[in-house]
Amino acid sequence: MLQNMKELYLLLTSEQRKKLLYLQVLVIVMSFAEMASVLAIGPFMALVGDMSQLQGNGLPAKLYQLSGLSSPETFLFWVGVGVLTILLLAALFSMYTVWCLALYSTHVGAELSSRLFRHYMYQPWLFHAGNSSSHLTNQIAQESLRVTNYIINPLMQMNAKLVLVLMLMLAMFFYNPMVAVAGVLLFGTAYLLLYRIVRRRLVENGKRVSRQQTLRFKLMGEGFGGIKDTLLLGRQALFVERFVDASESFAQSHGTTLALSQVPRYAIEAIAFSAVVFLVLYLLTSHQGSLGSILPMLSIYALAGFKLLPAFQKIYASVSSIRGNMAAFESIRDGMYAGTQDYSQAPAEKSSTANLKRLAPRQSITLDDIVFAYPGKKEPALHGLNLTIPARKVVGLVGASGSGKSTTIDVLLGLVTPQQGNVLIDGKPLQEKDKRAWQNILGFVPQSIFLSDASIRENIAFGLPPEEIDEARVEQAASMAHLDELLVDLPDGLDTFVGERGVQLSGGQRQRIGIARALYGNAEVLVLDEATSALDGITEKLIMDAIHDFSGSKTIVMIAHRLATVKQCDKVYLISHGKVIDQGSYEDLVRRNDVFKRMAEHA
Ligand SMILES: Nc1ncnc2c1ncn2[C@@H]1O[C@H](COP(=O)(O)OP(=O)(O)OP(=O)(O)O)[C@@H](O)[C@H]1O
Repeated sequence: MLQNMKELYLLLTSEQRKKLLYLQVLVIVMSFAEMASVLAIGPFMALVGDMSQLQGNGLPAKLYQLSGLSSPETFLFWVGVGVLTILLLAALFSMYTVWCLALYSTHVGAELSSRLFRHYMYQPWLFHAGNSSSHLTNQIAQESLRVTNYIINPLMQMNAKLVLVLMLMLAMFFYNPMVAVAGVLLFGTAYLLLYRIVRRRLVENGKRVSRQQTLRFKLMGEGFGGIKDTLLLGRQALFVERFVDASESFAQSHGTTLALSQVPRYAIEAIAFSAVVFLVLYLLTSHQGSLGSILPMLSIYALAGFKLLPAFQKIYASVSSIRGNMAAFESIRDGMYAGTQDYSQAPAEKSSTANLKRLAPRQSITLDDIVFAYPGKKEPALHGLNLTIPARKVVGLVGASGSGKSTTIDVLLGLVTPQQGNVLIDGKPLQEKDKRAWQNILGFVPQSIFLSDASIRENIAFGLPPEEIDEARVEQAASMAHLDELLVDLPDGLDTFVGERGVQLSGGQRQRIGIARALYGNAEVLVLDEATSALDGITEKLIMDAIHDFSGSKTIVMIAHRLATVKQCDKVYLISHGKVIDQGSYEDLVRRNDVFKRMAEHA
């Protein structure tokens, strides 16, 4: 656990560490203040118990004379006011410190989850292809919240209480070593024993909570994500049943961890009461039964106990909570570490601004001897793929399902880095540092277009905050993607909301928004992956005509299953088993390539 604590500390930014130091000072001052409030009650009670101390040569008598007050009662009154002021100031200072501690931990928690989100957002495509979004969402939303609420926050509180306990015990030790040692032994051992008993259970619970939370998010993601299939297949009950089971198991583990950290308090309170009884008996015997002389001591012990017991309890509860939720920290630790590095590397540029660097091809884009295998797969998806896309021409990629067309496009888009071979822009290999500039000139229309639950306008200018959207460009892109007729029919036009994932639109409409999105960024290379598959014949022809209108001004690469789509292409590449097996115009290929001819016949 200590190792994990160290790692957590190392995750803090230097700013956060400085703040932690400041808080540490606050905590120490707060402990002094609380201790002063405990100790101040003693002399006051001693005076109340024995007013004769104000006569003679003792310190109280001297102070009384110095004060010049008329009667011992008035002096007692002002001593009382003084003690109350100390108590009040200590309370105010504690409030301020606790306030700062609470805010510190939530801010650190928020920053850690932002770091995690940033880290995931900057991961390459392959990372996302191998990690479900529900898992990542769970890590950011739930696991980092657990780290905040059940590790960082308890840690801060425990830290404060540890200092307080240490100070108070030290003060008690000077006051009466035997009582102090007996107190530490009694309560320290009781809590330590308790902790040893529940420790393993806490760890197991923590792991189970992580597992069940992941499962709950997965079920929600699948259930809502595939709601059409769920409804048609009547699988709601199965989803709900599994969700209920996971929730029950989660509740059981999480609840047990909470209970294990809180319940022992009552047992300890019983021990504390017995200890008080023994203490009174002990003090009475050692002071020959004189209540007056033990009253100040008893008040100090009572107030010290009043502060110490909850502090002990808080320390125990914090350790249990940290132990019980360490699994959450372990599951996001690596991402947060990596996120710290992304921090320094995160590009300052915002992709929304107009003056982005652009790397546009003047003559050609070439995929040169590309070899690429997906992680964990023996057989490469592309082996030795060569193709050249002349600038400002329309090029089609065709081939059987699984032949490697989408992978080729991913290499072209710079989403995956081939193990061998290069992407050449005008004959020059595309460097890692130029990737952003290259991607800035690309417009991509994927097979299934992701639409967010926002207006058509925001979906066309995807990811841009509303105030940065260029209206003229949206309208131009919408018009080029033949969205005009749809917009005319909608009372709210571009302001129409499309529903989550665009459920309120037809497949063809979604795809036209996808095309408009690709055109909004003033793409010079348009890449379309089966982009017209969901369009009716007439709309498809309109869009294909629009796309071919760009011929001569934009470079267009399109994947097509239906060969009709590539009829007008300047060049068609036939891909099979990760290689280009033939190339030429549509007519050339129909004439000389049997595979292509068969595909054309079945189109
Ligand atoms: N993320 C991935 N992880 C592992 N293997 C993958 C991944 N994506 C694709 N593949 C594999 O790579 C090979 C090529 O797939 P690719 O998607 O490029 O083919 P495609 O020609 O675009 O197929 P389709 O026309 O059906 O979309 C296939 O064998 C596929 O199983």
